Amino acid sequence: MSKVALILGVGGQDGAYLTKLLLAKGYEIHGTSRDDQVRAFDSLQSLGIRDQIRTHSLSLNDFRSVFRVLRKVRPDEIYNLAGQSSVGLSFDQPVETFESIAVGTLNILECLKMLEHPAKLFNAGSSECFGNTPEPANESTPFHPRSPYAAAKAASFWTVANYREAYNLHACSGILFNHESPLRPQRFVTRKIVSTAVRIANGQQRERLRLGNISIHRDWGWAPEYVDAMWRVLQHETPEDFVIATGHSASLKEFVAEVFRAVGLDWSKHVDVDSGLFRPSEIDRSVGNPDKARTLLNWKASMTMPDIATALVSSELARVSAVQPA
Ligand SMILES: C[C@H]1O[C@H](OP(=O)(O)OP(=O)(O)OC[C@H]2O[C@@H](n3cnc4c(=O)[nH]c(N)nc43)[C@H](O)[C@@H]2O)[C@@H](O)[C@@H](O)C1=O
Repeated sequence: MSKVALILGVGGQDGAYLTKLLLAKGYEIHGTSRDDQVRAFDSLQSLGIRDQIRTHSLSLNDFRSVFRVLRKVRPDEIYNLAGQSSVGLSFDQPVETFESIAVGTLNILECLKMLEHPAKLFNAGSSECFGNTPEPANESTPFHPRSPYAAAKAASFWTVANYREAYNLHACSGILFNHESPLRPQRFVTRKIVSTAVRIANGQQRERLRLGNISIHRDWGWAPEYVDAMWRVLQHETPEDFVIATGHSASLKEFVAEVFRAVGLDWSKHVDVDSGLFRPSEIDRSVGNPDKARTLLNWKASMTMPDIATALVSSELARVSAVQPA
């Protein structure tokens, strides 16, 4: 009998790559979105796997809807990838962010307590919880959230840990550092940079790339590798939390330079820094220490920033040439 996985927030970048990975492992996949009749599931479509899963409508803030889907699907493994995922947007929509992430996670945990069918839970945590990391952060580094998103992720992390200890649930968080792919929406900086650079290289010479703070440093990884880490977290015998990172940090300016180099342009001639795009509070430097995942899960990121920039540019060039008439 194949294992059953329930992916909450299946329509996003991570949901699509995780679906692909678990299908290849023989899982039966159920995925949720707020309204599965309305959502186009473009990411699943672009990977050619939309028809291979069953979808359900589920709002994490509505306890009854979570309970109904969990009771119906009876999953062996649940992956919580739902909730508002943009740090920038969380400054404008703090309540929606907090409710979808913190209350949403609490609703899943409460349902797990009540259900007779035992299921393992993976919760998508975030490196945002650490705030600035002068030294690479590991699983015992204290949290210092610097955005409403980070505060909500910290609340969900500690709720998962508490329910694991109090009720003996197999529930874990992966503390995920930034992870990118061609499925990232434009709202995130890597996709914004790559698609603008490709448009400029393809002839839109007058277009300018407007960015906020480009001196920040991030530990950028490759999303398809991070969903493999999520799966490994749940296969580990004991429920534990893991930092998922590359261990390397690069500045946004270096990322921009790498992308423009890949399309044959000098970035400094095409980029404007706009202080209106700066966040009210920012993480200047973010880097993780993935030693625990390497040792206990046998997981290691193989792609770091330069490989990621090049891969994103190749994918965008291919996408654009596929939609342009010959
Ligand atoms: C780990 C964490 O990773 C992601 O959150 P994020 O790091 O905020 O991602 P981002 O791509 O929005 O920003 C990256 C950096 O780039 C700076 N930046 C400059 N100029 C622009 C700009 O124009 N747009 C954006 N979006 N950012 C800009 C911005 O200020 C920030 O310092 C999510 O997956 C999140 O879910 C998550 O958990």
